[in-house]
Amino acid sequence: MTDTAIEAAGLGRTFGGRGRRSRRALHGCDFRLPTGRVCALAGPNGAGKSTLLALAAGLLRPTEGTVTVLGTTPAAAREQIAYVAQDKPLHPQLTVAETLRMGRDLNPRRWDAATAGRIVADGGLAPDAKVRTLSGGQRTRVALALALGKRPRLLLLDEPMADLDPLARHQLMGALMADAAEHGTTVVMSSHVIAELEGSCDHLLLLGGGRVRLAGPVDDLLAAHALVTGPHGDLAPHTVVESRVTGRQLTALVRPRGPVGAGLTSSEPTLEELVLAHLRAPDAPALTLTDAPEEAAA
Ligand SMILES: Nc1ncnc2c1ncn2[C@@H]1O[C@H](COP(=O)(O)OP(=O)(O)OP(=O)(O)O)[C@@H](O)[C@H]1O
Repeated sequence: MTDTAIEAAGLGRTFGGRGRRSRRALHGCDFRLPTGRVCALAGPNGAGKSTLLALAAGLLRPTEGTVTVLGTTPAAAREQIAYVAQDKPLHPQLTVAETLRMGRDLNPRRWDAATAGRIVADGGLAPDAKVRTLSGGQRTRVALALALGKRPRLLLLDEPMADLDPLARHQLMGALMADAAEHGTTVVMSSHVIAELEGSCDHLLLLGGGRVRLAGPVDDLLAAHALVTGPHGDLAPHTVVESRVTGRQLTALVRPRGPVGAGLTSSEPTLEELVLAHLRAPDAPALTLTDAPEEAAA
């Protein structure tokens, strides 16, 4: 069995043909996500996150390069992938119970009724409630129940928590992470709320302008950067991602090459500081760190 969940090589997608109206959503993306990881997919509006998820789900075809999923094409891996789109399409006229029965009928060999039922019950949703009467957050819960009930090896979530209240967000995120850990599911989750991803994700993919800006294990990416503060100082020979001077105070995010200069103090950034600095500095050089394959199970 492959230890690679997603591998992109020169992956790109242009919409609208070749004319002047064409729009390049993704371009020249190279990265590898090993199985069993929980990957945060971040980037500003229009960065290409939804496009990348739809390519991995096999709902869009690349216009350049390739993407492989679980060692095969996204179309061939479809049974092993669950994808929850941003607008969470469900059948409005079905009840909650009928929606879950549909999930079971579509996935007769893999369906996990206990997990799907628990996610719905935890939200206090009545089984006979019609989907069209549910709030946005309640629909999210049904969509996640359908996705997890499918017992996927790869779970692709496009801003799954956006319309959930803070308590539901916390509870569902906990349930999702526990379920993924128990089953070794690979999860890729896009979000604009980096604090929400901190602590749950062990891998980061940051897109900007359709390209990969940062990719790799979170711990390694954090360790490759330093938040430097102090009075004006010399940042050479480090790679400066972003630097700001307020009064006499210099604050910079750098990729250090050797010790920082005298008078400057250095600390490891948080995931949020790392991502925000890269969002504020869209021209900073990209960095991809490779992730060792998972140890084969004994
Ligand atoms: N079907 C489409 N037709 C034309 N252009 C598209 C289509 N889908 C996406 N795009 C364009 O591709 C670019 C990337 O869009 P995408 O939805 O992947 O970004 P995103 O990172 O998910 O953004 P957001 O954070 O706003 O959800 C945008 O410029 C968008 O306008």
